[in-house]
Amino acid sequence: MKTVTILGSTGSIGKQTLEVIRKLDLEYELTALTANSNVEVLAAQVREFKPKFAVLMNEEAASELKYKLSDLETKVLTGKEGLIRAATVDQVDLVINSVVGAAGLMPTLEAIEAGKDIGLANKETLVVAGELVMAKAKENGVQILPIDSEHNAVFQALAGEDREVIEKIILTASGGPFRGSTKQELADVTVEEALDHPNWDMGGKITIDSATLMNKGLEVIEARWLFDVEFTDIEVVVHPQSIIHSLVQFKDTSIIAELGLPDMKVPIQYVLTYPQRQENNLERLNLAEVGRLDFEEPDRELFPCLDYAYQAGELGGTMPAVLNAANEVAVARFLAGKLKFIEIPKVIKRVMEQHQIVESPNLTEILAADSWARTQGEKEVEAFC
Ligand SMILES: NC(=O)C1=CN([C@@H]2O[C@H](COP(=O)(O)OP(=O)(O)OC[C@H]3O[C@@H](n4cnc5c(N)ncnc54)[C@H](OP(=O)(O)O)[C@@H]3O)[C@@H](O)[C@H]2O)C=CC1
Ligand SMILES: CC(=O)[C@@H](O)[C@H](O)COP(=O)(O)O
Ligand SMILES: [Mn+2]
Repeated sequence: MKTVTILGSTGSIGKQTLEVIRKLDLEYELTALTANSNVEVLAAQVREFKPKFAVLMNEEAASELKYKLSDLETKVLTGKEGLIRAATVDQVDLVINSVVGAAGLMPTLEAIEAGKDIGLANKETLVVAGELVMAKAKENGVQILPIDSEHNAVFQALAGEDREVIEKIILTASGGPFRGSTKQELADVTVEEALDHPNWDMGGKITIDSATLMNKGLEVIEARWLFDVEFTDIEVVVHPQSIIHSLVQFKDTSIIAELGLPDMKVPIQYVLTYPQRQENNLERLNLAEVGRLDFEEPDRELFPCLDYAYQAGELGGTMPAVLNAANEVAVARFLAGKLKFIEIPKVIKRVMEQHQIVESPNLTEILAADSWARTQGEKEVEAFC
């Protein structure tokens, strides 16, 4: 029996994790399910899985949930304390972190300190505080199992190999909905167009990140910490079909890749059953039907967020946290119709330019940089309005 907690159970990854658990021929006990404010979906999940704890960040929503579930034994909690409680409950073996944004950092850290293995979808955790998180994981002997499709692919490709024999990691990028567009075409794209990802059905924030190529930038930083490789040894190649999920090139020139149809249930299952593999009835990849696999260089001029992420990563210290926070603000404003798509990178660049980096930051300094960048980001957004 595996005991699992899902942070962010009402989102795209959270729901797919529950879908995998429903179908797996293994016994799972769900100890806690959490969300931000989605009462309806969380209430239905609690009725089905009967966890010990259900958490909503929003207090009003939590009161409503408590009322709706008053006939059950599930304890309803709220706020940051509730989320941390869910991440650290004694009996839990594995915490799936599928919260979106830097809000996922503290529960990851607390779960690690409580000795829980982490199934990590929340890439922002490693972007904001990768060095600290990986050090804490080592200190506490916990495994960070990557759910993000590229990192899960690299993790699988690396199985049994020594860190010393890696030459480079090659992350594939779909190129997003605006691959091949001109500067003029990009100028007036709508929210709806930006949310129309060619291959993956995901939450709003990550879908916009894919369209700006910031998603790949965040993934470069995520890979740097997960696999302990230098930024110069992480390459990004555009692969529009998203069939090859990523590759590792070894020092003897061999390249190992993981392939499959674009379906997040595959990496989610791998993490849930790790170190075992289990048969499932998901659709199989038919290469002849796919016909061809294409590759091209990313358009770094049209999509400068990729380079901003490399720069933030190389600069280090508090800069990646600032990059991430400015991006979260700009994407939220774009989704709210307050900022143009092409202004997202401009906001991020301006915030980064004003930041005084703190080297080797502790958690307090990282959180302060995140908070500063959000305030600064809002000011920069206002300047465009
Ligand atoms: N979707 C995908 O296919 C992939 C996602 N990822 C990563 O996984 C993470 C989740 O993505 P995705 O599932 O798409 O996101 P969604 O927006 O679909 O879901 C986010 C989840 O987090 C909850 N949440 C939102 N804000 C907060 C907060 N401030 N504190 C606590 N919980 C919060 C939401 O609750 P509520 O519903 O109440 O708002 C929801 O349960 C992201 O980091 C993303 O980059 C990585 C690879 C693929
Ligand atoms: C499914 C997944 O892991 C996403 O991060 C995906 O990679 C997004 O696609 P892009 O390659 O367009 O960023
Ligand atoms: Mn990914």
